Amino acid sequence: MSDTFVSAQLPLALFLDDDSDFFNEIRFVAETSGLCQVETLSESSRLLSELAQQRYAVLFMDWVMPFVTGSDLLPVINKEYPSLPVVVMTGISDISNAVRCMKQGAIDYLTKPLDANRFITCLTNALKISELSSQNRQLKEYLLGTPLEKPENFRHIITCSDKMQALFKLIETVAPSRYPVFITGETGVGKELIASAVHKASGLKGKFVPLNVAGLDPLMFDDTLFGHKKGAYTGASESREGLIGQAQGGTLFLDEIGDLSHQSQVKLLRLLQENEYYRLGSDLIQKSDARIVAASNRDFKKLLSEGKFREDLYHRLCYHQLSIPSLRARKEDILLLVSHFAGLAAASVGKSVPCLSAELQFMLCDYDFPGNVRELVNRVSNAVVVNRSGLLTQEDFPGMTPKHEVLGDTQGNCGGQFSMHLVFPEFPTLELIEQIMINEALKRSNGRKGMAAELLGITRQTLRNRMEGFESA
Ligand SMILES: Nc1ncnc2c1ncn2[C@@H]1O[C@H](COP(=O)(O)OP(=O)(O)OP(=O)(O)O)[C@@H](O)[C@H]1O
Repeated sequence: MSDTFVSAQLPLALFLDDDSDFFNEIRFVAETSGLCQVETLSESSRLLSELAQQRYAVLFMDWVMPFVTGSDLLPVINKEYPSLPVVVMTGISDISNAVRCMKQGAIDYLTKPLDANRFITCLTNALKISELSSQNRQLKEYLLGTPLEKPENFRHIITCSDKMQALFKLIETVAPSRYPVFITGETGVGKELIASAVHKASGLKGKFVPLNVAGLDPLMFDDTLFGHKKGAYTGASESREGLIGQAQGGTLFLDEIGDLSHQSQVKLLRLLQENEYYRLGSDLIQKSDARIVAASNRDFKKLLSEGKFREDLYHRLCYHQLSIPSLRARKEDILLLVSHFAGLAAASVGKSVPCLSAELQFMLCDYDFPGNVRELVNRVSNAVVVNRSGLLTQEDFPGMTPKHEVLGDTQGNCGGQFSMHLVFPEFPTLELIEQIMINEALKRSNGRKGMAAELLGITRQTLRNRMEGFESA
Protein backbone atom coordinates (compact mmCIF):
# COMPACT_ATOMS: atom_id res chain seq x y z
CA MET A 1 0.00 0.00 0.00
CA SER A 2 1.36 3.44 -0.91
CA ASP A 3 1.47 6.62 1.14
CA THR A 4 -1.56 8.76 1.68
CA PHE A 5 -1.55 12.10 -0.10
CA VAL A 6 -3.13 15.50 0.47
CA SER A 7 -5.25 16.55 3.48
CA ALA A 8 -6.68 14.06 5.98
CA GLN A 9 -10.23 15.55 5.72
CA LEU A 10 -10.65 14.64 2.06
CA PRO A 11 -12.47 11.47 0.96
CA LEU A 12 -10.33 8.50 0.13
CA ALA A 13 -10.12 7.07 -3.41
CA LEU A 14 -8.62 3.65 -4.05
CA PHE A 15 -6.87 2.90 -7.34
CA LEU A 16 -6.32 -0.73 -8.27
CA ASP A 17 -3.92 -1.37 -11.16
CA ASP A 18 -1.04 -3.76 -11.81
CA ASP A 19 0.78 -1.11 -13.87
CA SER A 20 2.83 1.05 -11.49
CA ASP A 21 3.72 3.61 -14.20
CA PHE A 22 0.04 4.36 -14.50
CA PHE A 23 -0.14 5.02 -10.74
CA ASN A 24 2.32 7.88 -10.99
CA GLU A 25 0.18 9.56 -13.62
CA ILE A 26 -3.01 9.07 -11.59
CA ARG A 27 -1.43 10.25 -8.36
CA PHE A 28 -0.14 13.40 -9.96
CA VAL A 29 -3.48 14.39 -11.49
CA ALA A 30 -5.59 13.40 -8.46
CA GLU A 31 -3.19 15.04 -6.01
CA THR A 32 -3.11 18.34 -7.82
CA SER A 33 -6.92 18.35 -8.17
CA GLY A 34 -7.23 18.51 -4.36
CA LEU A 35 -10.45 16.47 -4.59
CA CYS A 36 -9.47 13.40 -2.61
CA GLN A 37 -6.76 11.43 -0.92
CA VAL A 38 -5.30 8.60 -2.95
CA GLU A 39 -4.36 5.06 -2.03
CA THR A 40 -3.13 2.52 -4.51
CA LEU A 41 -3.13 -1.24 -4.71
CA SER A 42 -1.41 -3.41 -7.31
CA GLU A 43 -2.65 -6.90 -6.40
CA SER A 44 -6.25 -7.49 -7.35
CA SER A 45 -6.44 -10.51 -5.01
CA ARG A 46 -6.14 -8.12 -2.04
CA LEU A 47 -8.95 -5.82 -3.11
CA LEU A 48 -11.82 -7.43 -1.20
CA SER A 49 -9.98 -7.52 2.11
CA GLU A 50 -9.01 -3.88 1.54
CA LEU A 51 -12.64 -2.88 0.84
CA ALA A 52 -13.80 -4.71 3.97
CA GLN A 53 -12.27 -1.87 5.99
CA GLN A 54 -14.99 0.43 4.54
CA ARG A 55 -12.60 3.36 4.24
CA TYR A 56 -13.05 4.24 0.59
CA ALA A 57 -15.40 6.73 -1.03
CA VAL A 58 -14.70 5.59 -4.61
CA LEU A 59 -12.84 2.83 -6.42
CA PHE A 60 -10.99 3.10 -9.74
CA MET A 61 -10.19 -0.36 -10.99
CA ASP A 62 -8.19 -1.77 -13.87
CA TRP A 63 -10.20 -4.21 -16.00
CA VAL A 64 -7.47 -6.47 -17.36
CA MET A 65 -5.29 -7.79 -14.52
CA PRO A 66 -3.46 -11.07 -13.95
CA PHE A 67 -5.24 -13.75 -11.85
CA VAL A 68 -8.32 -11.89 -10.58
CA THR A 69 -9.76 -9.60 -13.29
CA GLY A 70 -12.11 -6.63 -13.15
CA SER A 71 -14.97 -8.74 -14.49
CA ASP A 72 -14.43 -11.24 -11.63
CA LEU A 73 -14.44 -8.50 -9.03
CA LEU A 74 -17.18 -6.13 -10.18
CA PRO A 75 -20.23 -8.35 -9.43
CA VAL A 76 -18.85 -9.15 -5.96
CA ILE A 77 -18.19 -5.48 -5.19
CA ASN A 78 -21.69 -4.54 -6.33
CA LYS A 79 -23.25 -7.15 -4.11
CA GLU A 80 -21.13 -6.48 -1.02
CA TYR A 81 -20.74 -2.70 -1.34
CA PRO A 82 -23.70 -1.50 -3.45
CA SER A 83 -23.16 2.16 -2.57
CA LEU A 84 -19.46 2.24 -3.55
CA PRO A 85 -19.07 3.98 -6.94
CA VAL A 86 -16.73 1.96 -9.17
CA VAL A 87 -14.98 3.36 -12.26
CA VAL A 88 -13.33 0.86 -14.58
CA MET A 89 -10.03 1.71 -16.32
CA THR A 90 -8.63 -0.17 -19.26
CA GLY A 91 -6.47 0.14 -22.32
CA ILE A 92 -9.09 -1.53 -24.47
CA SER A 93 -11.00 1.30 -26.01
CA ASP A 94 -13.94 -0.63 -27.34
CA ILE A 95 -17.54 0.33 -26.68
CA SER A 96 -18.77 -3.21 -26.06
CA ASN A 97 -16.40 -3.58 -23.13
CA ALA A 98 -17.59 -0.23 -21.73
CA VAL A 99 -21.21 -1.33 -22.05
CA ARG A 100 -20.38 -4.60 -20.30
CA CYS A 101 -18.77 -2.77 -17.36
CA MET A 102 -21.71 -0.39 -17.00
CA LYS A 103 -24.17 -3.30 -17.18
CA GLN A 104 -22.28 -4.99 -14.40
CA GLY A 105 -22.67 -1.89 -12.24
CA ALA A 106 -19.67 0.40 -12.92
CA ILE A 107 -20.69 4.07 -12.88
CA ASP A 108 -18.16 5.10 -15.56
CA TYR A 109 -15.39 3.91 -17.80
CA LEU A 110 -11.94 5.44 -18.50
CA THR A 111 -9.55 4.43 -21.27
CA LYS A 112 -5.77 4.55 -21.04
CA PRO A 113 -3.72 6.59 -21.75
CA LEU A 114 -5.45 8.91 -19.35
CA ASP A 115 -7.01 12.17 -20.45
CA ALA A 116 -6.54 14.43 -17.40
CA ASN A 117 -9.73 16.48 -17.93
CA ARG A 118 -11.87 13.43 -18.47
CA PHE A 119 -10.33 11.83 -15.39
CA ILE A 120 -11.10 14.85 -13.20
CA THR A 121 -14.72 14.97 -14.41
CA CYS A 122 -15.08 11.28 -13.73
CA LEU A 123 -13.49 11.56 -10.27
CA THR A 124 -15.71 14.54 -9.37
CA ASN A 125 -18.86 12.64 -10.43
CA ALA A 126 -17.84 9.52 -8.55
CA LEU A 127 -17.19 11.53 -5.38
CA LYS A 128 -20.55 13.29 -5.75
CA ILE A 129 -22.35 9.95 -6.07
CA SER A 130 -20.51 8.67 -3.03
CA GLU A 131 -21.48 11.76 -1.01
CA LEU A 132 -25.12 11.47 -2.07
CA SER A 133 -25.36 7.81 -1.19
CA SER A 134 -23.77 8.45 2.18
CA GLN A 135 -26.28 11.28 2.86
CA ASN A 136 -29.04 8.98 1.71
CA ARG A 137 -27.87 6.28 4.12
CA GLN A 138 -27.69 8.75 7.00
CA LEU A 139 -31.17 10.07 6.23
CA LYS A 140 -32.56 6.52 6.08
CA GLU A 141 -30.92 5.66 9.41
CA TYR A 142 -32.33 8.84 10.92
CA LEU A 143 -35.82 8.31 9.49
CA LEU A 144 -36.05 4.73 10.74
CA GLY A 145 -33.75 4.87 13.72
CA THR A 146 -34.95 7.42 16.23
CA PRO A 147 -38.43 7.58 17.77
CA LEU A 148 -40.90 10.35 16.91
CA GLU A 149 -40.59 13.50 19.00
CA LYS A 150 -44.36 13.92 19.37
CA PRO A 151 -46.18 10.69 18.45
CA GLU A 152 -49.46 12.30 19.61
CA ASN A 153 -49.47 14.38 16.38
CA PHE A 154 -49.93 11.14 14.42
CA ARG A 155 -52.27 9.30 16.79
CA HIS A 156 -55.25 9.61 14.45
CA ILE A 157 -53.37 7.75 11.68
CA ILE A 158 -53.70 3.98 12.13
CA THR A 159 -50.57 2.21 10.93
CA CYS A 160 -47.84 -0.24 11.84
CA SER A 161 -45.86 0.31 8.63
CA ASP A 162 -42.19 1.30 8.65
CA LYS A 163 -42.80 3.32 5.50
CA MET A 164 -45.42 5.41 7.31
CA GLN A 165 -43.14 5.80 10.35
CA ALA A 166 -40.42 7.15 8.02
CA LEU A 167 -42.98 9.55 6.55
CA PHE A 168 -43.91 10.76 10.06
CA LYS A 169 -40.24 11.43 10.77
CA LEU A 170 -39.97 13.41 7.57
CA ILE A 171 -43.06 15.41 8.59
CA GLU A 172 -41.47 16.24 11.94
CA THR A 173 -38.41 17.47 10.02
CA VAL A 174 -40.21 19.70 7.51
CA ALA A 175 -43.24 20.82 9.55
CA PRO A 176 -41.56 23.72 11.40
CA SER A 177 -40.48 25.38 8.13
CA ARG A 178 -42.94 27.94 6.76
CA TYR A 179 -42.55 26.76 3.16
CA PRO A 180 -45.30 24.96 1.23
CA VAL A 181 -45.70 21.20 1.43
CA PHE A 182 -46.93 19.09 -1.46
CA ILE A 183 -48.55 15.75 -0.63
CA THR A 184 -48.94 13.08 -3.29
CA GLY A 185 -50.56 9.66 -3.14
CA GLU A 186 -53.33 7.63 -4.73
CA THR A 187 -56.94 8.38 -3.95
CA GLY A 188 -57.98 7.40 -0.42
CA VAL A 189 -54.47 6.95 1.06
CA GLY A 190 -55.11 9.61 3.70
CA LYS A 191 -53.69 12.83 2.24
CA GLU A 192 -55.96 15.02 4.34
CA LEU A 193 -54.96 13.15 7.51
CA ILE A 194 -51.30 13.68 6.65
CA ALA A 195 -51.94 17.38 5.93
CA SER A 196 -53.53 17.80 9.34
CA ALA A 197 -50.56 15.97 10.93
CA VAL A 198 -48.26 18.50 9.20
CA HIS A 199 -50.31 21.29 10.76
CA LYS A 200 -50.18 19.70 14.23
CA ALA A 201 -46.44 19.07 13.97
CA SER A 202 -45.83 22.65 12.77
CA GLY A 203 -46.92 24.02 16.15
CA LEU A 204 -48.78 26.85 14.36
CA LYS A 205 -51.37 28.42 16.64
CA GLY A 206 -53.89 29.24 13.90
CA LYS A 207 -56.50 26.89 12.43
CA PHE A 208 -56.19 24.06 9.91
CA VAL A 209 -58.48 25.14 7.07
CA PRO A 210 -59.15 22.60 4.28
CA LEU A 211 -60.44 23.51 0.82
CA ASN A 212 -61.14 21.04 -1.97
CA VAL A 213 -60.55 23.06 -5.12
CA ALA A 214 -61.90 20.43 -7.56
CA GLY A 215 -64.92 21.76 -9.41
CA LEU A 216 -64.46 25.38 -8.28
CA ASP A 217 -64.68 27.78 -11.22
CA PRO A 218 -62.38 30.84 -11.06
CA LEU A 219 -65.03 33.06 -9.49
CA MET A 220 -66.00 30.50 -6.86
CA PHE A 221 -62.32 29.90 -6.12
CA ASP A 222 -61.67 33.64 -5.60
CA ASP A 223 -64.78 34.06 -3.52
CA THR A 224 -64.15 31.01 -1.34
CA LEU A 225 -60.45 31.56 -0.87
CA PHE A 226 -60.09 35.34 -0.80
CA GLY A 227 -63.61 36.37 0.28
CA HIS A 228 -65.46 39.46 -0.88
CA LYS A 229 -66.49 42.95 0.13
CA LYS A 230 -70.16 43.69 0.74
CA GLY A 231 -71.75 44.57 -2.62
CA ALA A 232 -68.86 43.09 -4.66
CA TYR A 233 -71.39 41.44 -6.94
CA THR A 234 -75.15 40.99 -7.13
CA GLY A 235 -76.15 38.90 -4.15
CA ALA A 236 -73.07 39.75 -2.05
CA SER A 237 -75.18 41.29 0.69
CA GLU A 238 -72.58 40.73 3.42
CA SER A 239 -68.79 40.82 3.30
CA ARG A 240 -67.05 37.44 3.50
CA GLU A 241 -63.66 36.80 5.04
CA GLY A 242 -62.53 33.93 2.80
CA LEU A 243 -60.67 30.81 3.89
CA ILE A 244 -57.22 32.35 3.57
CA GLY A 245 -58.25 34.89 6.20
CA GLN A 246 -59.51 32.09 8.46
CA ALA A 247 -56.18 30.29 8.06
CA GLN A 248 -54.21 33.32 9.31
CA GLY A 249 -51.45 32.03 11.61
CA GLY A 250 -52.36 28.47 10.64
CA THR A 251 -52.46 26.15 7.64
CA LEU A 252 -54.48 26.32 4.44
CA PHE A 253 -54.89 22.85 2.92
CA LEU A 254 -55.67 22.88 -0.80
CA ASP A 255 -56.86 19.42 -1.82
CA GLU A 256 -57.07 18.19 -5.45
CA ILE A 257 -54.77 21.02 -6.53
CA GLY A 258 -54.20 19.34 -9.92
CA ASP A 259 -57.77 20.30 -10.86
CA LEU A 260 -57.24 24.04 -10.40
CA SER A 261 -58.16 26.20 -13.42
CA HIS A 262 -55.45 28.25 -15.18
CA GLN A 263 -56.93 31.52 -14.01
CA SER A 264 -56.95 30.37 -10.38
CA GLN A 265 -53.39 29.06 -10.73
CA VAL A 266 -52.25 32.62 -11.50
CA LYS A 267 -54.03 33.95 -8.39
CA LEU A 268 -52.53 31.25 -6.19
CA LEU A 269 -49.05 31.91 -7.60
CA ARG A 270 -49.35 35.56 -6.64
CA LEU A 271 -50.44 34.60 -3.14
CA LEU A 272 -47.41 32.32 -2.79
CA GLN A 273 -44.98 34.87 -4.22
CA GLU A 274 -46.17 37.98 -2.44
CA ASN A 275 -48.14 36.62 0.53
CA GLU A 276 -50.75 39.15 -0.52
CA TYR A 277 -54.26 39.03 -1.99
CA TYR A 278 -57.35 41.14 -2.68
CA ARG A 279 -60.90 40.37 -1.61
CA LEU A 280 -63.41 40.49 -4.47
CA GLY A 281 -64.61 44.05 -4.97
CA SER A 282 -61.84 45.52 -2.80
CA ASP A 283 -58.58 47.22 -3.77
CA LEU A 284 -57.20 46.97 -0.28
CA ILE A 285 -54.20 44.63 -0.12
CA GLN A 286 -54.54 41.87 2.51
CA LYS A 287 -51.51 40.15 3.98
CA SER A 288 -51.45 36.40 4.62
CA ASP A 289 -49.08 34.34 6.73
CA ALA A 290 -50.94 31.04 6.30
CA ARG A 291 -48.78 28.00 5.58
CA ILE A 292 -49.89 26.34 2.35
CA VAL A 293 -50.18 22.56 2.12
CA ALA A 294 -51.43 21.17 -1.21
CA ALA A 295 -52.33 17.63 -2.25
CA SER A 296 -53.16 15.71 -5.37
CA ASN A 297 -53.59 12.18 -6.66
CA ARG A 298 -52.98 13.28 -10.27
CA ASP A 299 -49.92 12.51 -12.39
CA PHE A 300 -48.11 15.85 -12.27
CA LYS A 301 -45.46 14.89 -14.80
CA LYS A 302 -48.30 14.50 -17.29
CA LEU A 303 -50.14 17.66 -16.19
CA LEU A 304 -46.93 19.70 -16.57
CA SER A 305 -45.96 18.22 -19.92
CA GLU A 306 -49.48 18.83 -21.27
CA GLY A 307 -49.30 22.44 -20.05
CA LYS A 308 -52.31 21.91 -17.74
CA PHE A 309 -50.43 23.06 -14.65
CA ARG A 310 -47.97 25.96 -14.42
CA GLU A 311 -44.40 24.85 -13.76
CA ASP A 312 -43.62 27.95 -11.68
CA LEU A 313 -46.59 27.28 -9.41
CA TYR A 314 -45.73 23.60 -9.14
CA HIS A 315 -42.14 24.34 -8.07
CA ARG A 316 -43.34 26.85 -5.47
CA LEU A 317 -45.86 24.39 -4.08
CA CYS A 318 -43.52 21.44 -3.75
CA TYR A 319 -40.83 23.04 -1.67
CA HIS A 320 -41.21 20.02 0.61
CA GLN A 321 -42.68 16.85 -0.84
CA LEU A 322 -44.41 14.01 0.99
CA SER A 323 -45.39 10.87 -0.85
CA ILE A 324 -47.87 8.52 0.88
CA PRO A 325 -47.49 4.83 -0.01
CA SER A 326 -50.57 3.04 -1.34
CA LEU A 327 -52.25 0.50 0.94
CA ARG A 328 -51.03 -2.39 -1.22
CA ALA A 329 -47.46 -1.16 -0.64
CA ARG A 330 -48.00 -1.54 3.13
CA LYS A 331 -50.12 -4.64 3.40
CA GLU A 332 -49.19 -5.00 7.06
CA ASP A 333 -51.69 -2.16 7.74
CA ILE A 334 -54.68 -3.94 6.21
CA LEU A 335 -55.82 -6.11 9.13
CA LEU A 336 -55.02 -3.39 11.63
CA LEU A 337 -57.24 -0.94 9.75
CA VAL A 338 -59.97 -3.56 9.27
CA SER A 339 -60.11 -4.29 12.97
CA HIS A 340 -60.07 -0.56 13.86
CA PHE A 341 -62.89 0.34 11.47
CA ALA A 342 -64.90 -2.82 12.26
CA GLY A 343 -64.81 -1.70 15.91
CA LEU A 344 -66.00 1.81 15.00
CA ALA A 345 -68.76 0.53 12.70
CA ALA A 346 -69.98 -1.98 15.29
CA ALA A 347 -70.09 0.71 17.99
CA SER A 348 -72.01 3.06 15.70
CA VAL A 349 -74.83 0.54 15.23
CA GLY A 350 -74.71 -0.91 18.75
CA LYS A 351 -73.40 -4.35 17.72
CA SER A 352 -70.56 -6.29 19.26
CA VAL A 353 -67.35 -6.39 17.22
CA PRO A 354 -67.51 -9.32 14.75
CA CYS A 355 -64.72 -11.85 14.17
CA LEU A 356 -63.10 -12.39 10.77
CA SER A 357 -62.94 -15.84 9.19
CA ALA A 358 -59.43 -17.00 8.34
CA GLU A 359 -60.09 -17.10 4.60
CA LEU A 360 -61.54 -13.59 4.70
CA GLN A 361 -58.33 -12.41 6.32
CA PHE A 362 -56.38 -14.05 3.50
CA MET A 363 -58.61 -12.44 0.93
CA LEU A 364 -58.31 -8.96 2.45
CA CYS A 365 -54.52 -9.19 2.57
CA ASP A 366 -54.43 -10.47 -0.98
CA TYR A 367 -56.67 -7.72 -2.37
CA ASP A 368 -55.14 -4.63 -4.02
CA PHE A 369 -57.54 -1.96 -2.65
CA PRO A 370 -57.42 0.44 -5.63
CA GLY A 371 -59.41 2.93 -3.51
CA ASN A 372 -56.95 2.45 -0.62
CA VAL A 373 -58.06 3.17 2.97
CA ARG A 374 -61.27 4.91 1.90
CA GLU A 375 -62.36 1.75 0.06
CA LEU A 376 -61.39 -0.39 3.06
CA VAL A 377 -63.41 1.81 5.45
CA ASN A 378 -66.49 1.67 3.20
CA ARG A 379 -66.28 -2.09 2.67
CA VAL A 380 -65.71 -2.87 6.34
CA SER A 381 -68.47 -0.52 7.55
CA ASN A 382 -70.94 -2.03 5.08
CA ALA A 383 -69.94 -5.60 6.05
CA VAL A 384 -70.36 -4.95 9.77
CA VAL A 385 -73.79 -3.38 9.29
CA VAL A 386 -75.18 -6.16 7.05
CA ASN A 387 -73.60 -9.12 8.88
CA ARG A 388 -75.87 -10.95 11.33
CA SER A 389 -73.82 -13.95 12.42
CA GLY A 390 -70.99 -12.17 14.23
CA LEU A 391 -68.46 -13.86 11.91
CA LEU A 392 -67.46 -11.80 8.88
CA THR A 393 -66.79 -13.93 5.78
CA GLN A 394 -66.12 -13.32 2.09
CA GLU A 395 -69.90 -13.08 1.52
CA ASP A 396 -69.98 -9.85 3.52
CA PHE A 397 -67.54 -8.28 1.05
CA PRO A 398 -69.30 -8.53 -2.31
CA GLY A 399 -67.46 -7.55 -5.51
CA MET A 400 -63.99 -8.13 -4.09
CA THR A 401 -62.02 -10.42 -6.35
CA PRO A 402 -59.03 -12.02 -4.68
CA LYS A 403 -55.92 -12.41 -6.82
CA HIS A 404 -55.39 -15.96 -5.62
CA GLU A 405 -57.92 -18.67 -4.93
CA VAL A 406 -58.76 -18.93 -1.28
CA LEU A 407 -59.05 -22.36 0.22
CA GLY A 408 -62.36 -23.11 1.88
CA ASP A 409 -66.04 -22.20 1.62
CA THR A 410 -67.79 -19.01 2.56
CA GLN A 411 -68.75 -20.22 6.02
CA GLY A 412 -65.23 -20.08 7.25
CA ASN A 413 -64.82 -23.85 7.18
CA CYS A 414 -62.07 -25.48 5.20
CA GLY A 415 -63.36 -28.09 2.77
CA GLY A 416 -66.43 -27.36 0.59
CA GLN A 417 -65.65 -26.95 -3.13
CA PHE A 418 -61.94 -27.39 -2.73
CA SER A 419 -60.59 -30.38 -4.71
CA MET A 420 -57.88 -31.61 -2.44
CA HIS A 421 -56.58 -34.36 -4.72
CA LEU A 422 -55.50 -31.71 -7.26
CA VAL A 423 -53.08 -30.28 -4.73
CA PHE A 424 -52.23 -33.38 -2.68
CA PRO A 425 -52.10 -36.61 -4.68
CA GLU A 426 -51.81 -38.44 -1.34
CA PHE A 427 -53.95 -37.59 1.66
CA PRO A 428 -51.91 -35.05 3.66
CA THR A 429 -51.38 -35.20 7.39
CA LEU A 430 -52.72 -32.40 9.57
CA GLU A 431 -49.15 -31.58 10.50
CA LEU A 432 -48.22 -31.07 6.85
CA ILE A 433 -51.23 -28.82 6.25
CA GLU A 434 -50.36 -26.83 9.36
CA GLN A 435 -46.80 -26.38 8.18
CA ILE A 436 -47.97 -25.23 4.73
CA MET A 437 -50.45 -22.76 6.24
CA ILE A 438 -47.87 -21.32 8.62
CA ASN A 439 -45.32 -20.93 5.81
CA GLU A 440 -47.91 -19.26 3.58
CA ALA A 441 -49.04 -16.89 6.36
CA LEU A 442 -45.43 -15.92 7.09
CA LYS A 443 -44.85 -15.35 3.37
CA ARG A 444 -47.93 -13.17 2.99
CA SER A 445 -47.08 -11.17 6.08
CA ASN A 446 -43.45 -10.69 5.03
CA GLY A 447 -42.24 -12.67 8.03
CA ARG A 448 -44.18 -10.60 10.61
CA LYS A 449 -45.21 -13.15 13.21
CA GLY A 450 -47.95 -10.98 14.75
CA MET A 451 -49.72 -10.55 11.44
CA ALA A 452 -49.14 -14.18 10.42
CA ALA A 453 -50.74 -15.27 13.70
CA GLU A 454 -53.72 -13.00 13.01
CA LEU A 455 -54.08 -14.46 9.53
CA LEU A 456 -54.05 -17.97 10.99
CA GLY A 457 -56.51 -17.04 13.72
CA ILE A 458 -54.13 -18.10 16.51
CA THR A 459 -52.12 -16.20 19.10
CA ARG A 460 -48.55 -15.14 18.49
CA GLN A 461 -47.42 -17.49 21.27
CA THR A 462 -49.25 -20.46 19.69
CA LEU A 463 -47.58 -19.66 16.36
CA ARG A 464 -44.20 -19.50 18.05
CA ASN A 465 -44.81 -22.86 19.78
CA ARG A 466 -45.87 -24.53 16.52
CA MET A 467 -42.85 -23.14 14.67
CA GLU A 468 -40.55 -24.41 17.43
CA GLY A 469 -42.30 -27.78 17.09
CA PHE A 470 -41.38 -27.93 13.37
CA GLU A 471 -37.81 -26.90 14.04
CA SER A 472 -37.28 -29.59 16.69
CA ALA A 473 -39.00 -32.31 14.60
N1 LIG B 1 -54.02 5.45 8.18
C1 LIG B 1 -55.28 5.82 8.36
N2 LIG B 1 -55.83 5.70 9.56
C2 LIG B 1 -57.12 6.02 9.77
N3 LIG B 1 -57.93 6.50 8.81
C3 LIG B 1 -57.43 6.65 7.59
C4 LIG B 1 -56.06 6.34 7.30
N4 LIG B 1 -55.84 6.63 6.01
C5 LIG B 1 -56.99 7.10 5.51
N5 LIG B 1 -57.94 7.11 6.44
C6 LIG B 1 -59.34 7.49 6.24
O1 LIG B 1 -59.67 7.16 4.90
C7 LIG B 1 -60.50 8.15 4.31
C8 LIG B 1 -59.83 8.72 3.09
O2 LIG B 1 -58.73 9.53 3.50
P1 LIG B 1 -58.44 10.96 2.82
O3 LIG B 1 -59.72 11.70 2.54
O4 LIG B 1 -57.43 11.66 3.66
O5 LIG B 1 -57.85 10.44 1.46
P2 LIG B 1 -57.18 11.26 0.30
O6 LIG B 1 -55.85 10.67 0.09
O7 LIG B 1 -57.26 12.73 0.60
O8 LIG B 1 -58.11 10.87 -0.93
P3 LIG B 1 -58.45 11.73 -2.28
O9 LIG B 1 -57.22 11.77 -3.11
O10 LIG B 1 -59.53 10.91 -2.92
O11 LIG B 1 -58.91 13.09 -1.81
C9 LIG B 1 -60.76 9.18 5.39
O12 LIG B 1 -61.96 8.83 6.05
C10 LIG B 1 -59.59 9.01 6.34
O13 LIG B 1 -59.91 9.43 7.62
